[in-house]
Amino acid sequence: MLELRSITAGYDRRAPVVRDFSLAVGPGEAIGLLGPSGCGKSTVARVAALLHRPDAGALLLDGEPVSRWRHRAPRAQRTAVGVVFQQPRLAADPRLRLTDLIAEPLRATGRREEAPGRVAELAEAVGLTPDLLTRRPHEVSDGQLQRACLARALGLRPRWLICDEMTAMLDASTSAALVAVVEDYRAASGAGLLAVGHDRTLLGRWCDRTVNWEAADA
Ligand SMILES: Nc1ncnc2c1ncn2[C@@H]1O[C@H](COP(=O)(O)OP(=O)(O)OP(=O)(O)O)[C@@H](O)[C@H]1O
Repeated sequence: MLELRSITAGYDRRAPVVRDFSLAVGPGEAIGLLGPSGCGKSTVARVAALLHRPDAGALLLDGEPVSRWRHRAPRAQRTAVGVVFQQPRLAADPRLRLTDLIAEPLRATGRREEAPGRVAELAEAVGLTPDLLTRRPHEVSDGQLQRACLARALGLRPRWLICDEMTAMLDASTSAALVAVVEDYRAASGAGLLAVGHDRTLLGRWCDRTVNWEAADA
């Protein structure tokens, strides 16, 4: 279970953007988080991905509270959660070839020798052909780069996946393809999903349950 308990978070302690927010994602469950622009959905996603320390409240992974964040978080907790953001160009190091981008988490966790085989497997799963893997981000489309970011997020086989407006920049067919990749991964692994977005139709189709921000905040 990934559990956000009474989270208060933001960028200025005197004016938090998220107040007393709670949500739980069980194993294998797909939860949508729906809300208008600027309400704080991405902030919640970053807390759930151990990337942003909340001012109050707790994040628990299988009952274990997270007490350290970002690179200070214990490896077992940090690698249990994979995340894909809305804008792949902000999430990808422009100097890296796609193959190295996908391999980043494997290298960072000392699994360098597994990288070639695992990258090939992941690239195939997300629909990236070998010729694209040697290119750098500025040489591929947004959709191709987002495919690489999704492959990177799946690299360490996370038990939870956070997709923060993953398809907002993409056309309908690429969006459908990426959602299908996530669903195949979840079917095979039993991972839980937190899908953040503002597209009610997409989240309704994709998720078992969608939490509406206003309702959740009330
Ligand atoms: N790094 C930051 N520093 C200061 N304020 C920020 C920062 N990131 C976000 N904010 C502010 O926090 C509020 C919530 O932002 P957040 O990105 O969480 O909302 P959101 O619901 O995901 O919006 P959108 O759907 O437009 O992405 C906004 O008012 C935003 O301006």
